[in-house]
Amino acid sequence: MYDTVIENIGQLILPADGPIKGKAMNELEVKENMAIAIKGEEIAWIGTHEESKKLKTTTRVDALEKTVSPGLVDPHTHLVFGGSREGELALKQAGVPYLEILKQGGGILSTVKATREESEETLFLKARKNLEKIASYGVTTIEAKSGYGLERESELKQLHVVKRLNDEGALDIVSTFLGPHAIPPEYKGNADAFLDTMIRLLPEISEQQLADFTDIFCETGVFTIEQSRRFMKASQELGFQTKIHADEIDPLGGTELAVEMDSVSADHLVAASREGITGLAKGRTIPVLLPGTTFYLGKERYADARGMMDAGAAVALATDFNPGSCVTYNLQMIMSLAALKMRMTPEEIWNSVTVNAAHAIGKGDEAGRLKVGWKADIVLWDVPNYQYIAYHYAANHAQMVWKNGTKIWERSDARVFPVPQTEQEH
Ligand SMILES: N=CN[C@@H](CCC(=O)O)C(=O)O
Ligand SMILES: [Zn+2]
Repeated sequence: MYDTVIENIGQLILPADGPIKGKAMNELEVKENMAIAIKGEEIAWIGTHEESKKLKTTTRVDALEKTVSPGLVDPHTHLVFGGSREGELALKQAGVPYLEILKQGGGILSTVKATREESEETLFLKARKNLEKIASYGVTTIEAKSGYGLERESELKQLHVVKRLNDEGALDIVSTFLGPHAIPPEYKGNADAFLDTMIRLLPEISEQQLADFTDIFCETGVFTIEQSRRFMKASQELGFQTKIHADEIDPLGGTELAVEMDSVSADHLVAASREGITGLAKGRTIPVLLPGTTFYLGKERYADARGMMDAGAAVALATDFNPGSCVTYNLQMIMSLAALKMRMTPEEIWNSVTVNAAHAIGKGDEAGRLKVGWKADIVLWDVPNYQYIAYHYAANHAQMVWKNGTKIWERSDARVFPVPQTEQEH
């Protein structure tokens, strides 16, 4: 006896084992006329719609020949923050660059101020609300970073919020300590001394199991390559896996550093060098590309996803949801930007937001795929085929979302117009 059978699936998206690299990213198994059965928290059966008619189940969901995929994975978010930065829009419109706003004490530092001032409870409730929205877009696993505290108490406060949200279990959340995200005013001009304070926090974070990864913003006016290497080494010595915000604006060589340090991911990479890209193809570091940020910062040049895949790398995509450089939690919108701005194919895009995204956060053996025995993280999309989501941009196409076998979200059926007779008959 199954709990739920989703039957009459028009297209079932079945990403292969990963990480999927290079040309293979353009391959995606899509089966028609399928069904999938859930028992408890797991996927218990996958077969044809015809076969599924024999199954005994408590609930049947008619997918009406629409599309079903694994729950999406968002491998780069700044989920927990105080305040908001709508005031910066005018500065952006006036042409003030992102790093200049930061230099003047705004940008990340204005969110640091707001986050320091908020209680853990307020941050928790705000992040939880955002998490709910994220899930409603078909995302069932995310990564979440600290980095708006920049001192012990506030960094731990953010990490505690992530831990509490993960413990609550609505979504799986991988936690990343991003203490070196900017240089706080009290350490202005003294990045090394500030970095030391963040390195000194690592043992405590490790003992309390507050993070799986560490991350650093390697950029002009923030942290240098040398400082980033120092932080990554200190992190790895304590057993953390590393990530890096690399080559987002200036080509400092963060991509090469990520490969050198065998980082799990290198994120942004808009200005990555040829050598960096070749290194990604050879190593196990996954490039996590964030086209929503490039779009939001109003830049012309996007990360060279095609070049990375041609070289043989395993690309992943993420929202970078944060209050400054990318204010969206809509991973479907990112899928459209990947198609329109980075010329990724629908197959490459699906692999980037499922299996490869899972590998970018160390969850490759439990998320991003549909497999019997794996947890039932499943999305029913109100679309006729797998190409449709990237094509019809900025909408929410998710109709039902299951996490660990439980339906956690369903689109409301409320209608603006009376339902016509012909539709009622369906
Ligand atoms: N680039 C650095 N950090 C974030 C932005 C954070 C912010 O602006 O608040 C990013 O990934 O884009
Ligand atoms: Zn980021």
